[in-house]
Amino acid sequence: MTDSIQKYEQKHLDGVITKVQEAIAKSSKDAKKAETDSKSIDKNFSNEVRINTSTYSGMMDTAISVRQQQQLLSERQNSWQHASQQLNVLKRLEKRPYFARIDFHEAGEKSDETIYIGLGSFSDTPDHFLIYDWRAPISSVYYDGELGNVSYETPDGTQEVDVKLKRQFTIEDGKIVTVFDTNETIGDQMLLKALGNSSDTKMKSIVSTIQKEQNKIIRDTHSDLLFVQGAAGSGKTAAILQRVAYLLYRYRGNLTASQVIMFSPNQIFNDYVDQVLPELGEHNMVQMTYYQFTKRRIPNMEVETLQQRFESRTDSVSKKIRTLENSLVYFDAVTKYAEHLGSADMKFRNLMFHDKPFASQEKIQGIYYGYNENYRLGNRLDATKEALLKSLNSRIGSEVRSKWAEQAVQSLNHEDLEKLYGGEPKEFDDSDKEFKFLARKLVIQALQPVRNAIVHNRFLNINAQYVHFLRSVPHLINLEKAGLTQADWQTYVEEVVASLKNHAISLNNTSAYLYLYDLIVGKKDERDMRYVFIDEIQDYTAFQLAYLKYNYPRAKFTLLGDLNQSIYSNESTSTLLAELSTMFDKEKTRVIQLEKSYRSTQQITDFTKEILKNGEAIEAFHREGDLPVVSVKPSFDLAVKRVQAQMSQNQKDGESTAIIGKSVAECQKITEGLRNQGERVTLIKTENQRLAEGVVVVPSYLAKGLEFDAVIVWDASDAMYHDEDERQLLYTICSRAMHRLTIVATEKMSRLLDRIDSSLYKLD
Ligand SMILES: Nc1ncnc2c1ncn2[C@@H]1O[C@H](COP(=O)(O)OP(=O)(O)OP(=O)(O)O)[C@@H](O)[C@H]1O
Repeated sequence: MTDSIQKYEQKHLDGVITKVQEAIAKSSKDAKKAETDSKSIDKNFSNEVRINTSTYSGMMDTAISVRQQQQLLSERQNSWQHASQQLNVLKRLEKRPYFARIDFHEAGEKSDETIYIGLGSFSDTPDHFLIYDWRAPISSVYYDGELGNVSYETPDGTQEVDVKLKRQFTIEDGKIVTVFDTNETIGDQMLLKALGNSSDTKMKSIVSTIQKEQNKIIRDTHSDLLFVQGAAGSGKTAAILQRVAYLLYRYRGNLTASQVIMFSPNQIFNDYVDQVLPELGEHNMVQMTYYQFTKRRIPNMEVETLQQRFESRTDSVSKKIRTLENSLVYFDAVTKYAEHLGSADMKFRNLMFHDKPFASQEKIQGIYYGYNENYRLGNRLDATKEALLKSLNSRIGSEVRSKWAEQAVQSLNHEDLEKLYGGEPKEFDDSDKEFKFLARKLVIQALQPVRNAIVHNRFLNINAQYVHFLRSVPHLINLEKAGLTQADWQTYVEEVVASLKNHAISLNNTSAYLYLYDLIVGKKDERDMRYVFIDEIQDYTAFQLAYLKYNYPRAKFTLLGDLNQSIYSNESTSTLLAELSTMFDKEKTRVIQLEKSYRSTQQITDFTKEILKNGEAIEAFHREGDLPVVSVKPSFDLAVKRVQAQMSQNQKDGESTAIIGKSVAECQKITEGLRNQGERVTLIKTENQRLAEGVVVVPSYLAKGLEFDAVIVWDASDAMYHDEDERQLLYTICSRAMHRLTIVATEKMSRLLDRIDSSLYKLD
């Protein structure tokens, strides 16, 4: 780029920065003023507010005056919040106001227009924008097209412009470091630079280098289901985080971050991505794992953890049972079973009072089925509760006259009496009235647990109901079609019953259990949630997705995944896509395929995609690095030494290292081996840990979605990986590496690597 352009742009930049600084000065003043104002309102509160409670109109005056002060205070606080938010954006812009410029000509306009694009918009006068937000409609042109005619979407429809120039900047602390013009979508040069950076414990935003395909994902507003299938490292996660920021901008005022929820594979991942939105000036959305989503609703049960799910090796019958439970057929069976409960088979518990049934199961059943068949389950339950509460209220009178109440009143001591009177001395006409007052209070207290049990549905016997559902499955589903016999199923049901007794439940059963419960109580679903994002969709089952859809009926779904990265090899994902397509309206479904992989060097991507049998579609981004190294050592000790040598090499080269093992047990072995040699490493055993600086040892299922400068695959021996269905797991592990990949094995290399051409790696 010529010096004159650089000079010209630096001058322009200086001008913009001066204006931003002026705005900062003004905004700081505004923020200070709003802050002092609200403080002084607070201080003057007692002086200003006239407290007069002697007359009715005096009380009204006081209330109005308090209300006025409160209103003033909240207005000031709002303007203070607004001013300090504004200030934050401006401070960010001061360092790096923008990253791109486009010149274009809009049909019907006399002259060309030039705009600069940055993290937020900035104008010096109301209609004069010096910087456009990257999410503004026109900014799309920068990401979408080459030079020439390009169209872009606005809330009013499609517009077309003739793009004449696209210029990119790297700006650091107010100085232009590089500037170049490009006629490609986003020049490779800038992307190369971004991708060459080291990994971090926190993911970063990608707004200056969003790719065309990713831009489609980010700006989609039409689809009810947006399904993104993308290779490892193709930027699925990056794209959806920018998508959340985009949606919050596009629907500002109508959409808040609390109406957006993201389901992520594990807690470490949540932690990894939690800086992206704040970096973009937005609040984080709600983030949860599926485990957390279910676990919070059944705190008394041990729900199967990620580790248990990953490590459960199953025989062929259990595999078939899992496949069945994961399916939509099973989801429909729960729905059908619940419909049947409208006419029979609801299981209740006695509601007990003083060791006797206040309402027996039979009585409750009578009430429940006393309503006509048009009642839906939820309404039936509500009506039953109402009837039970009514009968509870009418019970108060008879209990007041009971022997136990009389005795209870007589044995009240002074302190108890004080409590019952609520601290205020009471005058009674006669002792009979006083007795009745006290007895009534005592009876209401004594009946409170029954009232709570009614209000909280404790008269439902949900465990027995669930087991009854399981026993009914052979009538609801053709087991033979699932390759199962009645006896297989019965044995399985007995296992579930035994584990429920121990308060333990598998993740599959948890979903069905909760869905059944929701259908029975007519759960008020979370209608407020507008966007649901699910990352690593291949690790979900069709049942879970259907259940999430049932929970968020008004939300639009964005699902991201890579069918090549299904790590739960005991579960089949092949049918997931087919089942998914039946859940959403085809007209409102959009599928986007991302084939280019940005995370890893060309050498690493070329190697890892060969692990898969159908990996041809994955395209490497041209970023050069070393060939992956495969190192097979004859013993554990020598293999540990090899890992050690690699760790110190990586450290010398400034590459942060993750050692990824298959399971926690493998990770423990290598950690111990290394510690015995005096190495310091952090072992990540559970998803509640945080990623630490330095070398980390991580089991495969917790490394999902993450990336590291250098990865050492621990023990890729044949003994460890030999089943065909473990290819995807090995692929997932290897594809975590950005710049360097070392595969260490003991005795014999895994046969899953046999098919890789020897020119794609180095043996040592
Ligand atoms: N347009 C882009 N500009 C700069 N960096 C990008 C871009 N797209 C992706 N990346 C980077 O590539 C890496 C991989 O992206 P990301 O983690 O989003 O991929 P993914 O598809 O979710 O991968 P996986 O399925 O393996 O978890 C990240 O470091 C991300 O910042």
